[in-house]
Amino acid sequence: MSTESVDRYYPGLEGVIANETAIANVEGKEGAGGLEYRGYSIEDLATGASYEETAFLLLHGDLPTSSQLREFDGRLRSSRTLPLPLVDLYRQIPSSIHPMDVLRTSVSVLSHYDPEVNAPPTDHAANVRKAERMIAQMATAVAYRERISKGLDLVAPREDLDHSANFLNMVNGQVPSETMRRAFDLSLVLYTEHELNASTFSARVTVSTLSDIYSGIVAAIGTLKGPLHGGANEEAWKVLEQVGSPENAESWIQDALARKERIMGFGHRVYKTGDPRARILKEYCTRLAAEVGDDRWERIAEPIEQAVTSQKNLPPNVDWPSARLYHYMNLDIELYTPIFAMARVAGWSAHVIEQLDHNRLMRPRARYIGPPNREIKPIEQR
Ligand SMILES: CC(=O)SCCNC(=O)CCNC(=O)[C@H](O)C(C)(C)COP(=O)(O)OP(=O)(O)OC[C@H]1O[C@@H](n2cnc3c(N)ncnc32)[C@H](O)[C@@H]1OP(=O)(O)O
Ligand SMILES: O=C([O-])CC(=O)C(=O)O
Repeated sequence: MSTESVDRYYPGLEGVIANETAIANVEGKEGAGGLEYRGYSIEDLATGASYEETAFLLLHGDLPTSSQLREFDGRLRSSRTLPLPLVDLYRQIPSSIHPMDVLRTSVSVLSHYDPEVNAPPTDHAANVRKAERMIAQMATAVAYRERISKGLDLVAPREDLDHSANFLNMVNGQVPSETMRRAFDLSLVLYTEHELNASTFSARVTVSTLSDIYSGIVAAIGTLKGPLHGGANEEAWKVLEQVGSPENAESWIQDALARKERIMGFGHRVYKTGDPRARILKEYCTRLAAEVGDDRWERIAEPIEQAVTSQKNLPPNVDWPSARLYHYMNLDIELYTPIFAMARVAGWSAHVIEQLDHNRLMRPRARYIGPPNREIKPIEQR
């Protein structure tokens, strides 16, 4: 055993290169902090690719041709229904349980009904098919549970709608405007992949034991839920709500900074000069605020953004604007993180498949800092 491995310790694994990947690059040009999926810049994908095309890119390695896209999209559209026992389960689970917890359970239940449940965990082609089914079914799972917990009738998936329009229709019972559909789709494109973030890492660790893809995704959902990671989009909305009015924003943020509070939706482990996804989404927030005819939340967000960026040198991350974007779509605040998960499942799956294609067990070391060489005293002397 090498002693060097325990001498070098990186709290939070900051800066540690834990694996190689061909899926995403967060280094950007000359290490300046940018984002690419399989070599395509996020700015180009944001304007030139749908969520379906981006998910295909992540899972299959390149952007689809038109016939590949037609087939892929057809597979997604025809896989949207849920097994009935899962829908029945939603009627049993108390409506107070957070949708992110229910989504974690849902993916576990979906695994039992997958037609290839017994395929070997390293079967690449079966894993891609399972990933496609999860992309399609997780959207329905989030929407169905939302409607059931609110006592509303279910809105069945519609095969004539794309992934984003169908999801918004299943949740809101209304086909979205083209501006809303486009903005939602863009948010899924931006959320779908981000190199070795905590949830992706946890999925890769899970399958590195040769466990199955569903177990990897369940682990990832549990990891995404925390407010330092995906759960931050829900927390970012709570900040805006607490501030309440544009007039209150400046004094609220100065007080919070003086109390050394962590402002959710700001800061990032990798991006120190700004998250490129936040810049893109902010523009769409402005457009949607205009469409709904209410710019109050933009006017609350702006002074907070200015203060945290200039005084703490912490620019907003993707979760800061996405909270407003989803609010403009009339989506319940507790759906923000499940939506992140239903987008990220394509990226998680690509990583799980990459891990299983070139697997080595992930097993780092810990530096022991407890007491040494203790002797067991008889129980009456302890
Ligand atoms: C999709 C995503 O997952 S993006 C991230 C979403 N998470 C959030 O928005 C939660 C808020 N942000 C944070 O907590 C952090 O910026 C993280 C966890 C995202 C990254 O943190 P790291 O780079 O590891 O920094 P770490 O948590 O060690 O903090 C370093 C210092 O910056 C401060 N800091 C970091 N983020 C923030 C913040 N959002 N607000 C105020 N202070 C902050 C910390 O308090 C700490 O200060 P200290 O040294 O005086 O104790
Ligand atoms: O990369 C990270 O640490 C978190 C993040 O932005 C993401 O997962 O999208």
